[in-house]
Amino acid sequence: MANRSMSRLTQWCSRIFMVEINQKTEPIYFSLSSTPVSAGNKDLEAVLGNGKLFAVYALGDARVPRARSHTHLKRALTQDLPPGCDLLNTASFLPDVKNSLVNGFFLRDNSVLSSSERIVTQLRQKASVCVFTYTREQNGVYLCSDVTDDRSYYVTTAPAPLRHPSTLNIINSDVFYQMKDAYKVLQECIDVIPESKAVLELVEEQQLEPNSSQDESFPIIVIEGLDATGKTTLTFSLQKALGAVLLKSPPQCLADFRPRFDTEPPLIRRAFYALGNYITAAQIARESSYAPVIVDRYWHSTAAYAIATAVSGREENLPAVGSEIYEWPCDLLRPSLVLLLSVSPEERLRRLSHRGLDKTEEESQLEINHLFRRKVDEAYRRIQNPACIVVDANPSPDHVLKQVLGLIRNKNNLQFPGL
Ligand SMILES: Nc1ncnc2c1ncn2[C@@H]1O[C@H](COP(=O)(O)OP(=O)(O)OP(=O)(O)O)[C@@H](O)[C@H]1O
Ligand SMILES: Nc1ccn([C@@H]2O[C@H](COP(=O)(O)O)[C@@H](O)[C@H]2O)c(=O)n1
Repeated sequence: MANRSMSRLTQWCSRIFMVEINQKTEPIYFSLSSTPVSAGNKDLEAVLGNGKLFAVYALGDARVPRARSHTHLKRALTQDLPPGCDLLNTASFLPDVKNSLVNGFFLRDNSVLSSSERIVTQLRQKASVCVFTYTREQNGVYLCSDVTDDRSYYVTTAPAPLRHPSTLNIINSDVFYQMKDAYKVLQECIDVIPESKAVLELVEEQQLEPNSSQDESFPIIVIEGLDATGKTTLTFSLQKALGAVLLKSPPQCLADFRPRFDTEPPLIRRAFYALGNYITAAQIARESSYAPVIVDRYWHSTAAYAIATAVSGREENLPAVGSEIYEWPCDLLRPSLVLLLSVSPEERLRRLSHRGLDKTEEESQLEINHLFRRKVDEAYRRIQNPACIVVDANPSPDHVLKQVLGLIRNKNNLQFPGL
């Protein structure tokens, strides 16, 4: 047992750790070293402090149980957090190596009772977790050790990597670029989320024809945007004005499953929405043989929200323009035109408050988290092939409709009877 945990600490030593105090400040990076380091680094002191400190990571070989354990771990730590303790997000990664990110938590304890010790002991009894402690020597040097053995390493600051670490695992954990990859995730969920089976059956029922030719079909127009930017209002008007069929993603047949998957960690939740796009794609392919099709949200929404949630901190941390992350899935039907409705934050909030409906957790997050909203908006704009055309949706509904009809009319190769 001691050997196993010792080799675990040695493995983690080749990694860099990132700790985020809050989303607005730059994270602190550090690594572990077997050679002594000089003391007194202010950046490290800001995070590691003088009190008791634990780093906790959910363990597991398979990605679905590991993702769910991470969520349970967060819930357990948040619920039981005693006064005087705080929880920070931490991650361990290999700089610029795809899929190397492991998320965890830093539990800082400045309470007189040192309550975190009890919480961590309980956690280790109940769950498969890996725990490190950080202690400060009298000379100011920090040491990190695996709680299951005595071996320690020196903590030393490390430079920030070129790519923000939270972007390393996006492909096939947050955004899926082929149906089979999202399908696999839900297959792995069947034992723990029985609804997955029904969702997979619905996907199979659609008789999806990847890459079916759209050359002879009617135009397919997707309307995208943050919540309350006027998508529903515009799609209804466009349906009427163009004699079009109105579809949405996720499709109606997934409506009953949505609340269930919305409570799952990103890996599972995003795979669910990705599959929803393929079901909608099959509906689009059928309907566009007979009439123009308007789609309320599609892949741009799935990818933009997923990327913005996965990438911590500021907009600058998003993958750069032109990154493969923003490429359209190779097997998903491409629309003829994608329009992104854009409204000012003030107007969006005004509309949300007038609507007075229950807000989803993500909507409330948008309201309070300006940073997140900016990341979603920016991710929308970076998606390529097809890229979206931004529409100023601040004016009245009639004005927005006129503007959009003008854009459609001016778009080459779009044939609408009566336009
Ligand atoms: N151009 C507009 N000017 C003023 N108010 C508008 C405009 N378009 C829509 N609204 C109002 O804003 C609110 C949100 O509009 P709507 O439901 O169409 O947005 P949405 O993008 O579909 O939202 P969600 O994604 O949350 O369903 C509604 O109360 C609607 O009447
Ligand atoms: N194609 C889609 C559509 C939606 N989502 C996710 O749902 C949320 C917004 O949907 P509303 O019905 O509330 O407008 C948003 O959080 C997206 O994560 C998606 O992923 N793909």
